[in-house]
Amino acid sequence: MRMTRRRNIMLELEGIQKHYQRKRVLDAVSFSIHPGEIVGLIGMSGSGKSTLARCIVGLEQADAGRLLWNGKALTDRAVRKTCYQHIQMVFQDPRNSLNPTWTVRRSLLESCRQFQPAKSMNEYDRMLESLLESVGLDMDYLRRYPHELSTGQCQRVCLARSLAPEPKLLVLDECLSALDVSIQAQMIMLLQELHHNRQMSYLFISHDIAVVASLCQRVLVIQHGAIVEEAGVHELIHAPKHPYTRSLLADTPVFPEYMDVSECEQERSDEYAYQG
Ligand SMILES: Nc1ncnc2c1ncn2[C@@H]1O[C@H](COP(=O)(O)OP(=O)(O)OP(=O)(O)O)[C@@H](O)[C@H]1O
Repeated sequence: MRMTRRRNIMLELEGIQKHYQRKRVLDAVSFSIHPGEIVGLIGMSGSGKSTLARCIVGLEQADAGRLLWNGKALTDRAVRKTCYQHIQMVFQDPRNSLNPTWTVRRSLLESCRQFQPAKSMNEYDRMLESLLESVGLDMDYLRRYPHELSTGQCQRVCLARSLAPEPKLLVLDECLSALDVSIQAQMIMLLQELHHNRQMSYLFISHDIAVVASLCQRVLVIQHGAIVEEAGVHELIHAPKHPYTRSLLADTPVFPEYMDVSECEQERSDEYAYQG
């Protein structure tokens, strides 16, 4: 049983360390993500969440430790190339993640061309249509610039762009933090839908334990760059073991039992009406 689970590991981190100047920001971080799994990473501001995300997607190099993709170390150049196509990241600030001088069409097209080259224009057009559709936007958005979009719509475009390489893992770094609560709930539904349709894994990073609980199956808790607790979401909420996890839970003012996002259906259709 244990062997089977190990064979199924998609991403594995072994003892990842990172220092900035002489300050240790990641301290021997080890965990794994299986195909199709939604893993949450929670911790207070400055605990090292974004640094860890950047190490995973290759924007930063760890000082020590190993990253393995399907059992192969990322030190191998060929493994790195496939891996970094299959791991995509969505950032906290959607507006700053898009080039303000590019239309939505260009942002999506550049990503499609980069990861799926040598297609005809017709094929790219069909890809763009399908990408927009999968994030709940219609084709009318292709001609718009980021300043003509709401922050939630910008985040949908960023999400669409991250789907272009057909990733197997999405690293979502505080991707809901810039959004209003009702828009956050719509995005959670969208992420659930995408997960269901595409069977991707997520590493969902947030300081908001309620949001993590509404989406994730397993949760990692990071404090001062070290993983101090790892548990299934139900166990973490109802029987947290580490004092730091308990303090995070205590700091969550309202803790909705797995936040009911269905109430937001109406607001969602309102937003679609607005989009039109
Ligand atoms: N490029 C950098 N140079 C120096 N220090 C850095 C750099 N990036 C991050 N740090 C420091 O590393 C620590 C962890 O930062 P990180 O952004 O990973 O935390 P975080 O948990 O994502 O925080 P937040 O929730 O506020 O985004 C912080 O003390 C931060 O100041």
